[in-house]
Amino acid sequence: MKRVGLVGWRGMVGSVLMQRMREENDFALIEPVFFTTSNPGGKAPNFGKEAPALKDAKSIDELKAMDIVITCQGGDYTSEVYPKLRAAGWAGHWIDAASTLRMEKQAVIILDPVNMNVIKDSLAKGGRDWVGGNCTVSLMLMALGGLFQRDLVEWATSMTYQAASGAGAQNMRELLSQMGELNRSVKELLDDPASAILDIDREVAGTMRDDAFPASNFGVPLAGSLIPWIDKDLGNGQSKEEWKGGVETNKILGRGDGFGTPAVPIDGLCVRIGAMRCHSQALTLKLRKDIPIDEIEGLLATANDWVKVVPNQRDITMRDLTPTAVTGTLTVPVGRLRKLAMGGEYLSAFTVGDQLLWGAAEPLRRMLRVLLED
Ligand SMILES: NC(=O)C1=CN([C@@H]2O[C@H](COP(=O)(O)OP(=O)(O)OC[C@H]3O[C@@H](n4cnc5c(N)ncnc54)[C@H](OP(=O)(O)O)[C@@H]3O)[C@@H](O)[C@H]2O)C=CC1
Ligand SMILES: N[C@@H](CC(=O)OP(=O)(O)O)C(=O)O
Repeated sequence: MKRVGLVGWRGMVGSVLMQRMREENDFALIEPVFFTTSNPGGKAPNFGKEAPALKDAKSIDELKAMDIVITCQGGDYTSEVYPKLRAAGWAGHWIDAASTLRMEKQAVIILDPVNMNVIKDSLAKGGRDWVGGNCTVSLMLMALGGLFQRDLVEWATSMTYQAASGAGAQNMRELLSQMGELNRSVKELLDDPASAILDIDREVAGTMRDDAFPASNFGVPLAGSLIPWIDKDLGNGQSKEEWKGGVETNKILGRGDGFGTPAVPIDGLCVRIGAMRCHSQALTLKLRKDIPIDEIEGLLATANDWVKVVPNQRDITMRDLTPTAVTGTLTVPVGRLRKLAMGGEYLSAFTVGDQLLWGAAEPLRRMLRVLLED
């Protein structure tokens, strides 16, 4: 039985990973060893299987004893530990949620329902570094893989509506604090049916602009507002999140630099909105040919077991194509599919996905399964 080191298991992404591993009975197939950066020697969690006391996640000797390491600890941890572990001669498999290694030549961005061929190809060549993709990218490909995998997309833009969870657990809490604060500031006016809506609105705007409004994590209000910038400023007008959309999508698909197939241009704007843990995105796709819409729906619906095509009708769209409907599930709905006024090759699409499941944890546990079955 393979010894699997689990790092970052109590964080937000790690907790979702543990939950999914438990649901899928993954622990029955491995010998789990839990690591920590804060509590070495502490009692290990029990996810249906006994494990030894917590090991020091910075100990190269302890990590070296693992066949596989899965980490959701974060990019700083990866930057510090991964090079030392490899330098110490460790030849095990490293499965990582952080972005640090994604664009390294030897690393594969894992999303097996979309790129099992790329994964298997790398495995056959001795690949050992497996990195989960950016959440927005993975969710877009889970939804639209049916078109990308058949090379039917000439270019695409993605305009995103990203949830608070992508910024971290503290940000989710802050979003709710902001919502509560806004409600509190107008509670009396709201309770009075005779109050004027513009008085309520003025009060809310004043609360949001007040220095005392809780915004230390986001830096600005998100509740009642939005933030049209995610991640670093690359200095060329593009945010790092937007850059990832292009480079990571192509790497997952096995296109662009080093693959011998031209990259598909993908770009857009990434925006943070007040959803909890589902990222949504509106896409415009230029197809390589004018394909009938029912054919497109068929290609999308049959691409994997989790994508669900939502008919482009009002009631079902409002019910099924929202963060409320999707949160906590592995279903990735895609809808608003229609040909745009620009011509028969221009397709619109809207998709929603849970950024902690397919966007973070699920590709990691599925990669573990791929390795265990190899
Ligand atoms: N957040 C997201 O949406 C996504 C994140 N990722 C990547 O996953 C990595 C981890 O992200 P995330 O899960 O959000 O990080 P968290 O901050 O939730 O957890 C990271 C680590 O913080 C330590 N920690 C300290 N205090 C607490 C606490 N009160 N509760 C839980 N853990 C605590 C734990 O380490 P210890 O047990 O050693 O003390 C934990 O493993 C990042 O690299 C990120 O890029 C990837 C995709 C999406
Ligand atoms: N940047 C993403 C979350 C994330 O962690 O992305 P990455 O894994 O690429 O660092 C967001 O804010 O929604």
